[in-house]
Amino acid sequence: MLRTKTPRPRGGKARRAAPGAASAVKPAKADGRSPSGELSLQLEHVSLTSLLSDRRPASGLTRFEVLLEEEESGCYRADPTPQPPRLPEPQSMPPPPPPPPISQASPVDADETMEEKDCCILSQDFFCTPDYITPEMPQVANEFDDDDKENIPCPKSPEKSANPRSKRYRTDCSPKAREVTDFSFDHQITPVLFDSLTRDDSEEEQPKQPALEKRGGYVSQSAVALRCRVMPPPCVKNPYLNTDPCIDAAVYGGRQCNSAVFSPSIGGNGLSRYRTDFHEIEKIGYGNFSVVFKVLNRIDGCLYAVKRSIKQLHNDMERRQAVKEVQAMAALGSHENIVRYFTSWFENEQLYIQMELCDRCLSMNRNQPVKRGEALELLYQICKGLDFMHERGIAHLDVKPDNIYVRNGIYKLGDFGCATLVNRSLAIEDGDSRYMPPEMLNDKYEHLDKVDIFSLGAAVYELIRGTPLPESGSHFTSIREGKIALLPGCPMQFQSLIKSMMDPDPVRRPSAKEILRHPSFDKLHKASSK
Ligand SMILES: Nc1ncnc2c1ncn2[C@@H]1O[C@H](COP(=O)(O)OP(=O)(O)OP(=O)(O)O)[C@@H](O)[C@H]1O
Ligand SMILES: [Mg+2]
Repeated sequence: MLRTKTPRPRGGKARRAAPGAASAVKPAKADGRSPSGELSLQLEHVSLTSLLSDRRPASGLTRFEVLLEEEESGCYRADPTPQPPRLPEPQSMPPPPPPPPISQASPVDADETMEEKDCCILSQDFFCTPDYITPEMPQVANEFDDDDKENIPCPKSPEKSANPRSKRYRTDCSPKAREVTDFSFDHQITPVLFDSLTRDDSEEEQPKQPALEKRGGYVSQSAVALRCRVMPPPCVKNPYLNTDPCIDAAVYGGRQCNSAVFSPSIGGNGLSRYRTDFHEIEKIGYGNFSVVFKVLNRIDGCLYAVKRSIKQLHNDMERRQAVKEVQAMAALGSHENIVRYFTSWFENEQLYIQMELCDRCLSMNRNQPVKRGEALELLYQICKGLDFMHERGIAHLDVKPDNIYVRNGIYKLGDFGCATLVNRSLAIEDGDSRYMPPEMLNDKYEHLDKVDIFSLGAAVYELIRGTPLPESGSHFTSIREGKIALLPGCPMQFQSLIKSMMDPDPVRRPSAKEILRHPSFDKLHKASSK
């Protein structure tokens, strides 16, 4: 609030006082001065009365005093008694100036009267005016001293669009209106665009609003930031989740929205969310697409793994593919046997994924065979993770030792870069060919959940044998024909389970739920129930 008592510029426009403000002025003291010593508005009226009393004839009231009394008492006399014709006042007593019309004096008049006297400083409270922003440029304020006081230039405001934004946003929440606001956002912040994520291909492209297309002039950073807060970008539908019918379609940018904005691309202006939120400890791994760091969150003090895409994701296809991993993890939610997802963001056109930090992945000691008990445990736990996924209609499609993590003795499935929907409504991307079942190599995708079962069987087979699986050749083919070597030191029951998981026919492979009920794990259940 601006509360300083600022003398008004001479001849400048008077601020309008609130109704009743003039009458609220306290009566002046007998000496005609306010308690603070400033002359008050009342001075003129009080001093006028005292002036008249000095010149009062001994015989009684002057005619002017009679008029005053009549007016104050509210009964102006239309005197029924004949009055003598008006005579000019004697020279010794000149006619007093007409009194100011007290009851009709408008606050503006009073204000101006005071200004003429230049003796009164009025606070903003007195006038109940809104706050005024101190001019940004000092020269603007100085211009009040110039002669041309009525033509003081105002500081330039940003160019306005034809359609005032605030009003449109408040009153019109229709999908069409949202579309327009979203479009304007696109143009202001250069966000990462996902051109077809929310597009309904059956819709024809709508011509964009010409009034908004042409946007010239200066837009400040703070205005852009404010717009981001007031008009957030449209959401992107998570294909792994059934959309809640309560959510208005407009939230997703509307049916006619051609572009969806995931997030402003942070980093180009030096603001790195990664650097701001985390302290990088070390690089802990890398894959074909990502590099992974062990980091410390600066706020909660916990350790996490942050996975960053190696390439900058310039085109729409790459971004859509990258985001699928995040969406799958988010849709799955939390499960003990799935690497936990926390958050993700774009920075410098690279995708960052904050995840639970694991101790290691199973490929780290590939040449050392995994003991049978450990193999049993990991098979059971990863099957629990797969069962959880498959129940939600999601297939991993890249199960392999590289993507099985261990944390505090718990096995977890990670790297959801190939995850897809079992119902084949999403694009299908093959994982590592060493672990792929024959039907995937023949582009048959009817039983995508069973692809994961084959891959897990192949991964356990490899881990127990301690020799890497072939990438091609006769051994590669014979494995896909169901010809697998015996696993040394493993009971036949367990061997037959692995064999059934790697059956060439996906229909004959057991589901994750069926595997969990397999008698091979009875001992495990007994041990955990003790
Ligand atoms: N949550 C995690 N905790 C600990 N280490 C991790 C984690 N996630 C990934 N890593 C390490 O980073 C490596 C690469 O991770 P990831 O497999 O997810 O990347 P990618 O680029 O998707 O790999 P791929 O080539 O398998 O597709 C892993 O092999 C592992 O060593
Ligand atoms: Mg991986």
